[in-house]
Amino acid sequence: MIEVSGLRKDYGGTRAVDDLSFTAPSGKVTGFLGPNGAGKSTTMRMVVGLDRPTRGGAAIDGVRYRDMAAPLRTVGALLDTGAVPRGMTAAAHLRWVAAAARLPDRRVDEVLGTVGLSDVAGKRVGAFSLGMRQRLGIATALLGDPGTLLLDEPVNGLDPEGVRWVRTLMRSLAAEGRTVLVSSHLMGEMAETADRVVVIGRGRLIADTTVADLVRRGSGGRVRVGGPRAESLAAVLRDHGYGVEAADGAAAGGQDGTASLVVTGAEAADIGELAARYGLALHELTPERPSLEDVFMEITGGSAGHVFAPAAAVTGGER
Ligand SMILES: Nc1ncnc2c1ncn2[C@@H]1O[C@H](COP(=O)(O)OP(=O)(O)OP(=O)(O)O)[C@@H](O)[C@H]1O
Repeated sequence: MIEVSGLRKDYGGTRAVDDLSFTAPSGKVTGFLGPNGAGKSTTMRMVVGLDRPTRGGAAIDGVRYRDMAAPLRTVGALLDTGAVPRGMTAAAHLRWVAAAARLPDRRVDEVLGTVGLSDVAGKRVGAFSLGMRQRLGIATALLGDPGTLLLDEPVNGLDPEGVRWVRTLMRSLAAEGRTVLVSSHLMGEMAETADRVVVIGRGRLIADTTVADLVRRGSGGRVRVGGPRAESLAAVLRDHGYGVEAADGAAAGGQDGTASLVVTGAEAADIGELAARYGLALHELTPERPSLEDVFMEITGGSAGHVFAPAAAVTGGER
């Protein structure tokens, strides 16, 4: 489990991370989302001790990075794929990291196999594509077989097959009980991969919730509903305090009274129950769900001070 509490980072006059608290639980993939410059990389660097917080802190399974006896066996990170010297081969780089962390050499072959780089292990990193460097970065993160992984934009530069591979890898790492925190500005990717999402904007927490809940909240509970006695249905719904509009701008109530409505503030089940109670047949009852992309734009598009009500309490223990 990763716990970030009251984390702040100032670079001169720029507040890159602003009193940020969240928890990434073990056994789950937590998506760390935000537009460019939101503070994702800075937060991840502070979690693994590469940057010193101005205030607050972070811990992995209750231990701060600098207090860890064997950091690479505890947490693996993919933070900067340009960090490997271009003249080094993939295998030499991994052997060097393994030796520094007192990890057995056999781990090098194992992780090269895991990321699909065994055939190019003897090639210089300078000749690698961006996607291959990403795979090498992931191999380095996995070297110590850590229980926690932080991956900063791991699908950057990967082709669709590579993207699928990373997604499957993250899911299986979480299924093994590991903590996976993965940053991205690609919403669609997170919708497929993450169990939970932490969304930040200008260094501040905007949402900390499940993917499903984020989409549900973003929709404002819009449900499309239609039937032969649309006007009666609209009246009943309004009487119960729900918002009702004609769908697609059409006037509610066709010649035979059939029309589609868009209802706000109600779940589909509420509408179905009411319709049954008043004997109104329904021909259509469809919750409208925006894409995660839409919700993301909606909640990060505003000012830094805009707070999207989190569904779950933001946790973060005091240390
Ligand atoms: N070393 C640094 N010195 C000064 N400012 C920095 C430094 N690192 C980051 N920043 C600033 O902190 C803010 C957050 O940057 P950060 O790279 O953490 O965001 P990000 O969410 O990871 O963005 P991206 O998706 O573009 O990588 C930005 O305004 C950035 O310019």
